[in-house]
Amino acid sequence: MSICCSSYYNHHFPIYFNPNSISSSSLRTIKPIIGTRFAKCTSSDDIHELLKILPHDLRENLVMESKRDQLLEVILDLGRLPVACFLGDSDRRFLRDTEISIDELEYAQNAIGEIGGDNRAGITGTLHRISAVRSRKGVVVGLTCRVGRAVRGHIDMVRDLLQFGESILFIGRPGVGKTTVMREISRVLSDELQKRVVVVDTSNEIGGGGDIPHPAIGSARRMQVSKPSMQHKVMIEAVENHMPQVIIVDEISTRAEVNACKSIAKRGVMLIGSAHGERLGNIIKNPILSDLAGGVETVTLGDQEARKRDGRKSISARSGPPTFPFMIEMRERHHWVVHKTERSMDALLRGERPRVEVRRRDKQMKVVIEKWKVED
Ligand SMILES: Nc1ncnc2c1ncn2[C@@H]1O[C@H](COP(=O)(O)OP(=O)(O)OP(=O)(O)O)[C@@H](O)[C@H]1O
Repeated sequence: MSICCSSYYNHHFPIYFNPNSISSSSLRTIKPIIGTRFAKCTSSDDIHELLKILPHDLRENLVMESKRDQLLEVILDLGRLPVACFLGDSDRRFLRDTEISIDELEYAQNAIGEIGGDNRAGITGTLHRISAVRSRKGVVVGLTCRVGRAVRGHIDMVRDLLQFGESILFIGRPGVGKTTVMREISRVLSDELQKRVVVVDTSNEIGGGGDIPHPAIGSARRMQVSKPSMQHKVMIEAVENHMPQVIIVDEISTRAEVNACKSIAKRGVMLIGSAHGERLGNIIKNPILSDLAGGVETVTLGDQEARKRDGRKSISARSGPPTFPFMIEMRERHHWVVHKTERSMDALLRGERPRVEVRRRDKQMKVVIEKWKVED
């Protein structure tokens, strides 16, 4: 079943910029408004498939729930009351007043099938993700059942950036919506911009459960990954065997994955990736992920230069070009901060606050862009 929680929004397609032509001093390079778009923001979620794995009474409770289209997760922990989490950080509620039993957890496990090495499972043909918590003996004692959705329209927050063919990294806390937007980007790049797109889908989270990818990724091809530690190998295999113009990969975190990204970018393939981390500043401080922004090195200064900097003999500087020329902080679902990575990274390393583009939706769900804002 599909649920529409749509609202029409009148989107003034934003002032856009050419990343290669921005100079720090000038606003002249900014091109003018290029159009006005009216689009429909819709989401569909096959929620009944997820409800089927839940205990009977919870299922009935949630079917009647008026905020069902805002349901994010159902948490089932052994010996505790089941919890439903809705959109909005503090919107959580108990679904009944009796605890979850081991039989109920076993029932859910049987319904979802095999749980992978990353303790995650999907439901065939859907975008839902079920993550297990195990005891020391390996028994499943908790399940986080996340509702996966195909959302159309949200991409208008960044659609203008896709045309440049430059790699984009989405960063944000867990649950802010990174995977959901990357799924829509897969569809838009493969179907609307006619690119050869390969999704490297480590937990089948982008393309959904089962061997046939969900229509939400459009005609992008999907490569599954046998275990999470193989993600970097599959990324390289995708480039070497399947000639993609775009690689899409979620949750970049290890040194091997960062190196794979660098190697892919050097071959001229566009990357759309995601990583956990609230701000670009966190990425720079992370010894592994900072390489995605160009890497940080210590530069020793000559005496004259050091005098200009209060006697400091060394400074931190960017060591190379960023793998991802754009980094987008997803602060909230409708509040994103777009960095031109090189420029922002250099400013942060000089101890300055970078100038960024802040993109939000207003009350009418129109995308509003504030350019050249000093980041707060
Ligand atoms: N624009 C949206 N409209 C409606 N629901 C959304 C939207 N974006 C995300 N969601 C819902 O929010 C939840 C979290 O989304 P998603 O999995 O994309 O987050 P994430 O940032 O990738 O999380 P993680 O880092 O933990 O993988 C999901 O239930 C998803 O369906």
